[in-house]
Amino acid sequence: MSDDQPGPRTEYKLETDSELRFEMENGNDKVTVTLLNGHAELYGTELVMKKPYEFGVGAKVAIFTYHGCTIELRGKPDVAYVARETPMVQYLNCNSALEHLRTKAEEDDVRGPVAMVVGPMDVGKSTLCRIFLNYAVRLGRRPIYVDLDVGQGGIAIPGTIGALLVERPAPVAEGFSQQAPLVYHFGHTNPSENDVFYDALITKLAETTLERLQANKRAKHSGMIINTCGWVKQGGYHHILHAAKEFEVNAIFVLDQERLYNELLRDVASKTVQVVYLPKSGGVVKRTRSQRAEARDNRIREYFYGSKMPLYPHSFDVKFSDVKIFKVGSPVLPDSCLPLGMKKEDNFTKLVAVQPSMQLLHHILAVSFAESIEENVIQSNVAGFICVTDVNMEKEVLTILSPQPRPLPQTILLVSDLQFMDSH
Ligand SMILES: Nc1ncnc2c1ncn2[C@@H]1O[C@H](COP(=O)(O)OP(=O)(O)OP(=O)(O)O)[C@@H](O)[C@H]1O
Repeated sequence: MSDDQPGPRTEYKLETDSELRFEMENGNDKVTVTLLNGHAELYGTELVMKKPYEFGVGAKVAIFTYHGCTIELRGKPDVAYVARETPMVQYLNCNSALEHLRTKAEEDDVRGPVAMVVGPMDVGKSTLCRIFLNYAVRLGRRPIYVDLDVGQGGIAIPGTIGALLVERPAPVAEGFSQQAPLVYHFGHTNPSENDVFYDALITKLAETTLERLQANKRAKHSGMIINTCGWVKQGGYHHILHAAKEFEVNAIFVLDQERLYNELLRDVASKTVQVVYLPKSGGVVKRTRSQRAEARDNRIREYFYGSKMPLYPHSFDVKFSDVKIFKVGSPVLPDSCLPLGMKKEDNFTKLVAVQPSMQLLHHILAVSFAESIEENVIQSNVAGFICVTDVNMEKEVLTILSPQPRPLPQTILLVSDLQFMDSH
């Protein structure tokens, strides 16, 4: 029990199909939650009876129960209340439909459902993906999670897209285990910064993950859950259509926007693609621009320093001459200035050499798996990320922060727009 935990203690008795929501906005406060009786889950992960779970600043949490429970909350969250209106039963029904398709896929030994979650910003897309994935693994499935949201970078860091085989439910206070994810560098937090490159990465990620599904029987029958960006108009809508086509999706769950739902019914729905409208949960909280920026920063800090389990990154020098630094995309030239045979779009996916300079300071660099520039560097996945913490132009060395000790595993580095101030 949590008697040794500081802070006021409140007990909540939850009825069938209700949830306890709380938010932690300020300071270094911590809240501890303990399930005292009944059954409860956090975004699809079951809580263990009598085990205290700790949540820190920034947490926005909903503990849901299908059959009723008692929860003890220790500490002072900014808000805490019980909500009886939640869309969880609808989400559960959608999961049952996916499970039905998985069983059918297993019987026929074909690919299981590829489901995509779409909707505007702050409607709970990532949370719904997490719920679907947790329910799937609790039923013994091994789905692939694909995250196309470059704004948050749920699988690696912001500015990337990636995929991950999910083998166990996400721990209550963290995301899914990050072992060997497949990650591609985009370098911006908004697809509109380079639509052509973003589409090219979606195509590549779809090709690779669909291949991987075929290689692993359990994953093949389990299918995929795809999270998307909150940009759903104009170019954003085009990217949704592109992803639906490339990943050969069978189901699209549209959260909270009838307009988007109707557009997808018109443009994508068919015998093989179901489009389903779902309401958002009243608990999903809108984030301000600065909260989003802070969340991004935290995500990068976590990459280098860990969250629950502290990580100890390394700092070392790299000679300018030992690495080749590039960015993707060059300024667009008018048609008349393009070399013969080159299309305007090619500029967006062109590899442009970057000379080391002070401008690299604090930037994140992706370490590409490509061994030479003869390879398709822009569509190669990445081994990891480093951050430039110092540039010495005289000695011609970069000081970098790296999750691994020297030497760097590869020498081709791709510059990201993202910056990180290492204040440790
Ligand atoms: N039922 C709920 N009660 C309380 N908080 C919730 C609930 N569902 C989700 N949240 C919280 O709301 C926040 C936003 O949810 P989420 O990240 O899933 O939205 P999103 O649509 O994926 O956002 P984005 O626009 O960044 O893609 C998260 O911090 C999440 O923990």
